[in-house]
Amino acid sequence: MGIPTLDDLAVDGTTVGVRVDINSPLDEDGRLADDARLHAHVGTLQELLDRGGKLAVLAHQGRPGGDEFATLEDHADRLGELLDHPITYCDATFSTDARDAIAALDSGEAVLLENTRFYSEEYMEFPPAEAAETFLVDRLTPVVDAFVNDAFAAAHRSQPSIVGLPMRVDSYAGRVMERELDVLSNIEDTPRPRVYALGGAKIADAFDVAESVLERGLADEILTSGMTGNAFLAASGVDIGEPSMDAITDRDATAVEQAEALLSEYGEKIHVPEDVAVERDGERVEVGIDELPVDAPALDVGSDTAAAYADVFETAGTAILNGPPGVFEEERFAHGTREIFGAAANAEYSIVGGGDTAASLRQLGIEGFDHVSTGGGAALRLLTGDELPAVEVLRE
Ligand SMILES: Nc1ncnc2c1ncn2[C@@H]1O[C@H](COP(=O)(O)OP(=O)(O)O)[C@@H](O)[C@H]1O
Ligand SMILES: O=C(OP(=O)(O)O)[C@H](O)COP(=O)(O)O
Repeated sequence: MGIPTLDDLAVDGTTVGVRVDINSPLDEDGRLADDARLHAHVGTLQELLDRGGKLAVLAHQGRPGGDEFATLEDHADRLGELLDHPITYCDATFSTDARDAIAALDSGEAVLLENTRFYSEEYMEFPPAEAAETFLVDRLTPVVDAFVNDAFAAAHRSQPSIVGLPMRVDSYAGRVMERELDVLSNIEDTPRPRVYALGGAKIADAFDVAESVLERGLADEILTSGMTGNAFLAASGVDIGEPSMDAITDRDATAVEQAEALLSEYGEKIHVPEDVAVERDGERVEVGIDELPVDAPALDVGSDTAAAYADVFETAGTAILNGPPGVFEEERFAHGTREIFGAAANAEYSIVGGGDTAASLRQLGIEGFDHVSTGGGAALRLLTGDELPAVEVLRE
């Protein structure tokens, strides 16, 4: 992989700064609504504790001004439960209190420091050399012996705790980071035919992935669904109706032109829905493309499309999923997601990227994937062949 990992770190008795990504959905009371990202880091933290580390754990939650911008007190309790080992919470990140809490650690103990984004520096993006000169990095550098970055889901952010600390402290990839990079950077080694299911609502991101993997010859088939599929349907010359078109152009004014360009260059590899599902009088109603346009937005693929896509996965070597095929949050529109993702789980090898995509699997109880990424934006960056700032710095 070319970057140092925990195998290269002599942990015992040293103080290790560990950046994790436990940024999670919160419920209306501001409590953790999903602890999947906390679960993901248990292996790295447990290993470092077992090997005698004193851990200063850094993380963010939400964005300043956003609904999910919150303290990490609840996260510390939950992490302690998951690890079966108490984690102290400190309501500071790099002040004297924080540094005292770090200095007081014994081997095999951990403190979770406060949300890094309580400090404005941490919500800005800097080149690594500038990130290395921020207050957070300046104040924490003297109190840690090594730095472990396990925050794959934030690896696309060029922020102080991601790219600044590793400029000043010996740094290593944690186990989550190591596994994510191993899987997502080596797609070309996975079995063929390689089938990408691109759905969801981030149409521009789906186009980026489609273009990149088709150009690089990585994709054998692309199954389009969700709002992305609606855009391809429109690009193939079908009048999908104003509500679906408005939803697309609200997100990306040039979506249909971009889909047309992809279809004209790679049409034989791109599958477009053959039916959709809309809501009528509160019910799911399926509509074939010859019955379009309709005066309601298409919120799922229809049963024929779901069955045809499931068939493609029957013989797939690798399934790569990004973006749910329908509005799975509503049971009426979860059919496509259940059928298509359910079939994808049976492919010889299967990879899932995207926060909502992973959430749809948990919600619908679909299991059996080889790799479910903890990252959304970070996974996309790797799927499109880009380098991640966090990883570049670890390489140096
Ligand atoms: N046909 C559709 N119309 C509108 N929204 C859709 C449609 N299909 C899927 N979605 C929505 O897409 C969202 C997830 O898309 P996206 O953010 O691209 O996924 P991810 O977070 O996995 O990258 C879900 O909330 C789902 O309800
Ligand atoms: O949730 C995250 O990314 P994701 O929404 O791409 O999965 C990461 O914690 C990064 O958070 P950010 O997108 O607020 O920088």
